[in-house]
Amino acid sequence: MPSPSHSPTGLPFDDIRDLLTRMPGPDEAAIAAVRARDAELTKPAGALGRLETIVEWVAAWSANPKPRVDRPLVAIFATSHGVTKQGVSAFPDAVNRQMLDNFAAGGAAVNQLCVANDIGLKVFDLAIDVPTPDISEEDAFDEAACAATIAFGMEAIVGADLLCLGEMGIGNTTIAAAVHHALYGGEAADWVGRGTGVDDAGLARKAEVVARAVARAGGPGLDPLEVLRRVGGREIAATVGAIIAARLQRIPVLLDGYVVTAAAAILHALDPASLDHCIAAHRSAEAAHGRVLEKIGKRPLLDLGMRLGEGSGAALACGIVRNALAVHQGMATFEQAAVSRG
Ligand SMILES: O=C(O)c1ccc[n+]([C@@H]2O[C@H](COP(=O)([O-])O)[C@@H](O)[C@H]2O)c1
Ligand SMILES: Cc1cc2nc[nH]c2cc1C
Repeated sequence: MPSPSHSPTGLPFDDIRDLLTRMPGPDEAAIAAVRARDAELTKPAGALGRLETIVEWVAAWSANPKPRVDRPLVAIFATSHGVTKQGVSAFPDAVNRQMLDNFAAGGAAVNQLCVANDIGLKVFDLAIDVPTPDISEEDAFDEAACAATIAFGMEAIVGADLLCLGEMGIGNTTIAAAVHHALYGGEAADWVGRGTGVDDAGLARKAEVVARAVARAGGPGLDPLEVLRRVGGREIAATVGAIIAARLQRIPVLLDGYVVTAAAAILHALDPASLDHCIAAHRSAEAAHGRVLEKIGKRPLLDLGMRLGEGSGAALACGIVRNALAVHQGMATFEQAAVSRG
C-alpha cells in the first residue's frame, strides 16, 4: 500500500493547505519588549530606521523578547531543469554538478559570504543528475512527487535561528518566470530577464518558452500549488517547504533572489500572511524581480545589482540583521549613559 503522502488522489496538496491554516502568528509580547527597550536607548526615536523594525521582526517570529541570531544558516536547494534544451540559459547543465563540487570545496561566492558573516551552509542535491521534464512540453511533477519535494524542504530545516534561502539550477530563471506569469498573468515577456546573461535572442526565446509552458499548463489562473506542479521545479518546491517549516519552528527567513521569490509568490497566492516571517534580502538585477516583490508586498533590504542566486543576497542581508540585533542589545540606555532625553 502506498502511504497517504504518496497517494495520487490529491491528498498531499490538501495536507499542505491544511498546514497553512495552522501557522503561528507573531509574538506580540516579544515585539512590545523590543519597543520598550528601544525607547530607552541613547538615540532619537526611530533614528535607526529599518534596523529597528528588523529587531522587532526577529523578536516577533522567533518569539524572543531579547532576540538573538547565533546559528544562521544558508540553505541551497540545487537541481536541474529539462527546459534548458530550449536554449534558455547562457550556461550548460553541467554547471549544476560542477557548482555542487565548488560549494563543497568552498570556492563559490556564497562560501566566502558565509565565512565573512559566520553563517552555516548546507547544500541539498535534489536529484541534480535527473532533470525535471521540459515544462514547455510536460508538467514538472506529478502531485505526489511535488508534495514529497515540499516535504523534503520542510525536513531540511533543522537547528537554525535565521534561515537564508538560496538555490542553484541552470535554467531556473525561466522556471521562475513561468511561475510568475502563471500566477500574475500579463505577457510572458513581462516576467523574463537575462538570468545568467542570455543575449537578446536568448531573452526572446525565454519569453516564447514561458508563454508556451504556461499556455500548455492551462494558466494563468491556476491554483498556486498546481502552478508549482505544472511549471515549477524541485528547488522551488523545496523552498516552499522550507518557508513553511521555518514558520512552524519559529525561524525568521531571508529570501534571496528571483528564483527563491517564486516559491514565496506561490505561498503568498495561497495565503499572504504565510510570508509574514520572511524579509526580502535584496532586489536582484533580474528584470522582473522588483515587480514580483511588489506583488508579494516585500520591500527589499539591499539593491546591489546582484544576480547570482545561491543565497548570496540573503547571506549579505544576514549581516545587516545581526548588526541590528547587536546595536539593540549592546547600546546603553539614556539612564545608564547619563544622556539627556529630548
Ligand atoms: O535569483 C536570482 O535573482 C538569479 C538571477 C540570475 C541568475 N541566477 C542563478 O543563475 C541560474 C539561473 O540562471 P539561468 O540563466 O540559467 O536561468 C541559477 O543557478 C540561479 O541561481 C539567480
Ligand atoms: C557559474 C555559476 C554559478 C552560479 N551560482 C548560482 N547560479 C550560478 C550559475 C552559474 C553559471
